Formats: sequence, C-alpha cells, structure tokens
Amino acid sequence: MAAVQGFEPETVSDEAELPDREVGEVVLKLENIELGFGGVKAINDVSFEVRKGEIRAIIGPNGAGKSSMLNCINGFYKPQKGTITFAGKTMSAMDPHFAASNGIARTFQNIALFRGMSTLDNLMTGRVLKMNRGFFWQALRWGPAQREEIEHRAFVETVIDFLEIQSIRRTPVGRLPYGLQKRVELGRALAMQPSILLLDEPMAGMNVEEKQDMSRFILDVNEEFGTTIVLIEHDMGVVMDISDRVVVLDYGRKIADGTPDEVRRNQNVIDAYLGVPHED
Ligand SMILES: Nc1ncnc2c1ncn2[C@@H]1O[C@H](COP(=O)(O)OP(=O)(O)OP(=O)(O)O)[C@@H](O)[C@H]1O
Repeated sequence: MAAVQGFEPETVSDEAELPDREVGEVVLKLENIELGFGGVKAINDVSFEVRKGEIRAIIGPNGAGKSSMLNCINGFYKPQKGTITFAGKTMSAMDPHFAASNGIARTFQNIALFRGMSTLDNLMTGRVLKMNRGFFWQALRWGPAQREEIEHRAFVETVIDFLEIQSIRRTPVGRLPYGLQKRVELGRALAMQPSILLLDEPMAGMNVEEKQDMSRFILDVNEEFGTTIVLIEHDMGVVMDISDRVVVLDYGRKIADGTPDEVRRNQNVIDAYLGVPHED
C-alpha cells in the first residue's frame, strides 16, 4: 500500500471516540444532513456532533462537501434534509441571525475583509452585533453611544494584543501580506466573542512559519477563552497536531470520525486520499 502523507494504515473506525483531554457536553449536533445543487449531492446523509471546548476538524479531498457543511452550520446554505440542534433548538436549517447572535462566528476560505479599512476598523465590524445603540446614536458618537464605543474599542484592543498585531492596527488590510490578513480575519471573528468559531482553511496559502503562528493562535484561543473550534484544513500535519477529533468526508458522505490517530489509520480515509475509485 502506498503511503499518504500524514496517514498510516492500520485499523478501521467510523465512530468518534472522545479525545483524551476533557471536553464538555454536545453544543452542536447535525443529523442526517443532505444538501444538493441540481444533480450534485454536496452532502449525503451526514451526522456528527461537536462538544464544548473541543477542536473538531472536517477534512476530505477537494469537493468532499467540507465548506458546504460549514455553510449549513452558519445558515448560509439550507439543507434539504436533516436537522441541526444548537442553543436549545432543533431546526431543519440554521437561521444565520440566530447562529450569529448565539455565538457562531466564521472565517472564509477566501479572505472576506474590508480591504480599504484599517485592521482596527475591520475588527470593530466584529462588534456590530454587540452594539445596543442604533445607527443614529452611533453616527453622533455622543452620550451612551460614545461610552459604548469606548467599551467595544477596549475589547478590540485586547484582541489586537492577543494576536500580536499592534504594529498593523492602523494599516489598511489590503496592504498587508496574506498571512497577516488571515490573522486579522481571525481577529474579527474573535471580536464577536464567539462560543463556536468556524475556520475555513485558516492556513491556506501560508508558509511554514505563518502556519506555526496560526496553529499557536488557534490553540491559545481554544485554551484561554474556552472557544469551541470547528475547522477545515488541508494541511494534514496541522490537522493531526491540533485537533481533538476529526470527521472525514468524501463525495459528500462521512467515511470516518474519530481521534487523529484513529482517522490516520482508517483504510477508507487512506483510499479516499489516494483516489481509490468508490462504489456509487
Ligand atoms: N453554491 C453552489 N452551487 C453549486 N454547486 C456547489 C455550490 N457549493 C458547492 N457546490 C458543489 O458541492 C460539492 C462540494 O463542494 P464544497 O465546496 O463543499 O467542497 P469542499 O470539500 O469544501 O472542497 P474544497 O476542498 O475544494 O474547498 C462540489 O461538487 C461543489 O462543486
């Protein structure tokens, strides 16, 4: 059997074992999710759950349905079948506002920042849902709105310190190198004080050093703020290093779910990455 980087063949497992480290109760549950676009079944009867405080990776070859799954979780896509349970509600589809207002934040595969705005102002946009005063008061920047803005700025400054981006706080993000833009995007999501952070390929396009920095920030966010993290990532070294549990998709189906060690030894997973033809 040929070797696939990051994988070693051994036993087969398709049920998620709990990680060694202590994680909490189930905070997000997806059951029998199906999503199609015309004739393409992007997600086919996929179920998995996410526990409080864990780092949960979704991996799989190109086109496996990973981004579609994140889009179902934050309500951008509506599944045709299945249910999503979150914040005490079981829904046939997530409402994007319900997701955001109950603490689900997201970063994107292709950076989605305001390129002409500074790092600081981009991070402030992450506070919008937390602002109590309406547009009129915010525009006047007076009285209660001014006090509120000071509090939001103070919170954003803590995020800036945490991510070590003080030196670029006034720089328009369009002028920043790619790795730093990714860090600012993480900062904007953190500014929302999320309970669940969805990261879509946080290391894409980064060099080795930038990947190490980003891995450290993800682990620090998880440890220091207790933020639950669901991430899609193609770099298997990173996934296996930082994740507690990994769900594997291939052609829209779940083919494995378990700890990094279980998944890397799963023959279905090895075959999927080698491109072994599948039945269907
Ligand atoms: N908005 C859409 N319209 C039509 N087809 C779509 C749409 N979004 C996703 N798909 C299709 O659904 C399938 C799964 O795509 P998805 O982007 O979820 O995969 P992925 O695992 O994230 O892939 P990659 O690793 O390449 O980003 C693909 O065949 C894709 O072309």
